[in-house]
Amino acid sequence: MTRIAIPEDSLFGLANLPYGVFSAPGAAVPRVGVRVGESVVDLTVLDDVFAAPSLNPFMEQGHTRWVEVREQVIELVSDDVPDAAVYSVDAVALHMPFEVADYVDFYASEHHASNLGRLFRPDSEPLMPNWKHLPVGYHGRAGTVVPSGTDIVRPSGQRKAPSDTTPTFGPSRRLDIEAEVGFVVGTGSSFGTPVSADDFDERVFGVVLVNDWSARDIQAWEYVPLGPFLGKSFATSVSPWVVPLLALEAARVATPPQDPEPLPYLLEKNPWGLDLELTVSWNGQVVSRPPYREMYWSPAQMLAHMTVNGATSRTGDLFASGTVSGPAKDQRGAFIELTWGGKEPIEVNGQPRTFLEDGDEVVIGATAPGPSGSRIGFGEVRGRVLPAR
Ligand SMILES: O=C(O)/C=C/C(=O)CC(=O)CC(=O)O
Ligand SMILES: [Ca+2]
Ligand SMILES: [Mg+2]
Repeated sequence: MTRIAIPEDSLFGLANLPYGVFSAPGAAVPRVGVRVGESVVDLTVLDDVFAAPSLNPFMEQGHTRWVEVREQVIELVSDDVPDAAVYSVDAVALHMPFEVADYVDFYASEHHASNLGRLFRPDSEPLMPNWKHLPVGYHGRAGTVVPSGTDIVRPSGQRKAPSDTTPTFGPSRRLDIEAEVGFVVGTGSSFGTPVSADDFDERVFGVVLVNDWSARDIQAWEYVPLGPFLGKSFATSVSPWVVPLLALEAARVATPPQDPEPLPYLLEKNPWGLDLELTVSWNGQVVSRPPYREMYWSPAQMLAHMTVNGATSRTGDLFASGTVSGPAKDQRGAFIELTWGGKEPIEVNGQPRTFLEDGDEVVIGATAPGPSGSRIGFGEVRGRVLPAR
């Protein structure tokens, strides 16, 4: 038996307990585990539902079961655990933690939306007239959501700069990141039935970090009038640990005031956002610290909006917040904003940089307040750019 040592200042203490899918050295079949300190505990010792390469079967069991299992996990890891169920986090491989059903990406940061409006549509108002009335979003590509650590091959496509007379085909020259927060639907809703904003806690299992890789040149040419397509669908990376919503009680904060007041289906009894502090590292240097608490549209408003027309939500649906950008320059969650369309390079390890070069690595991390002054870690979402094929 093993007693798991949890360092006092651990971001993965008993208040966190994020779930992931791992495989042990030599083991062929991935399964669900929980992270505690620097260890991963194999949860098949609790329930066979964890003998699966995804969290979906467990998430399907519903909110009451999530609460029960969280209590059982706390008991399990506070006592001696069978040796065979404990691994060092450095010794296991981490996989995609859930099977993505549908993937939706919102645009919930007023700072980001205003900056991108100025950059993409310099002759119009920065915010479109709909922006403060509904959480703008688009359907992404579930099949190309990949786990942290997956290499990102530079996409090729049609590019046309405003100065070009015709488009050309080739590798993106303006490859970018978007630092986002993703919400994982645990229990779905039936066809035709909207989910109320107040039912968020019942439905949403947990939170991951997202990097919505974006080829700005492909995007700028293709997106009118139907929105992002190939400029974003080549890859979206997510962090390996799903932090349960149940661990984020102390991280809840009021959302920024909304004016005009949104329509009734977007109102919550107790509106809440999350006080996550993100960090964006570019080749090992922190270049930005986006604050999630600044986001205009709340997680519950996004869920209510994406189902208000009766569209089904399903176990494993991932909806991302959109780029998290704060008001300050060093709080911007995309390089197109940080470098103002590539016109104001920033210094990374002594070099002036704008968009991503082959070999670059980006790591997005986050922490949030936990109970009694502790902090909750989200781990990280990491990706390296490989040359175009
Ligand atoms: O304003 C636009 O045309 C485009 C915006 C984006 O690329 C942002 C997007 O994917 C949503 C987000 O991450 O906020
Ligand atoms: Ca995005
Ligand atoms: Mg993407």
